[in-house]
Amino acid sequence: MSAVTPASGTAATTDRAVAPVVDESGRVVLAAVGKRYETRRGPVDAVADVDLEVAPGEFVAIVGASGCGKSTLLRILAGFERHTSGTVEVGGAPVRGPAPERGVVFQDYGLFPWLTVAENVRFGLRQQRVPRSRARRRAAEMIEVVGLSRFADRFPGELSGGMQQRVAIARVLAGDPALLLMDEPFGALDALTRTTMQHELKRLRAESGATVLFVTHSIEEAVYLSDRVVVMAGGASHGAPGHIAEIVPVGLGDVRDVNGPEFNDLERRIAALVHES
Ligand SMILES: Nc1ncnc2c1ncn2[C@@H]1O[C@H](COP(=O)(O)OP(=O)(O)OP(=O)(O)O)[C@@H](O)[C@H]1O
Repeated sequence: MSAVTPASGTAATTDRAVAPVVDESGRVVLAAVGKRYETRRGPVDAVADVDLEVAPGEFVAIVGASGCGKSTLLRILAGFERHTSGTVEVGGAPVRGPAPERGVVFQDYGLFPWLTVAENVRFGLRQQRVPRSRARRRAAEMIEVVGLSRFADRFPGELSGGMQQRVAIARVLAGDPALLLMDEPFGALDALTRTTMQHELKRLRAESGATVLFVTHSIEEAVYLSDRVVVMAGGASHGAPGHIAEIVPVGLGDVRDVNGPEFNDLERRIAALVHES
């Protein structure tokens, strides 16, 4: 993965033509994936028969009604949960547990309230045994990237929701993940902050080259951010396991007008698919 840095964007010059190297570390392959929870009331099939391939650097949004298994899929990819059937691979290797190359961002930020912004961002790096001085430098860079340098010594409780989510994103990006797993990351933010964060995520994603899987309840957000939208259906409470109902390519180019007719048509089509399911 190409690391996000404040100075990124300046292309290195070379006088020799070099064949581009495709970085496969962010490729995601799910084949016939199922997850059965064993509960006191019997087995619960949260998801079944999920086939999905995500190319390195692709941004895929996952939408669907409550309980259709969106978070379950993300938790399996994060390595927090073990799938009970099928195969799950990231970068060609089976997922066996959490790893820094798979960064996770949740709705509730997940920051340590007793650590400062800088300490929160350094935390994961220190866990990965990155030497102290390097961790300090990297954390400072990432805090600058998300525009919070002035707040590096503040505690999360002193920051707004949007700022806290920026810290959470900086913390994950500091580890230079090949795959970013985001579960409703902007769900708790007000509309204005949410829009700002969407812009920032687009920029950070473009700079890092990471693959992104992004769960959201907002179809507008899904169409605005992603290359493809995975629509899930079913769910244990609907009497059928969660599964992929349809995968919709967005194909709207980089600059997207949320009020444009093509954008709105796509939004309506995806909304209909979600309601049907
Ligand atoms: N630990 C668990 N034990 C038993 N059942 C579970 C567990 N976790 C999730 N489930 C069930 O699996 C199904 C899928 O849950 P999941 O949280 O993945 O859905 P979701 O699509 O993310 O929902 P939401 O949009 O409400 O967050 C649900 O029926 C849920 O009750």
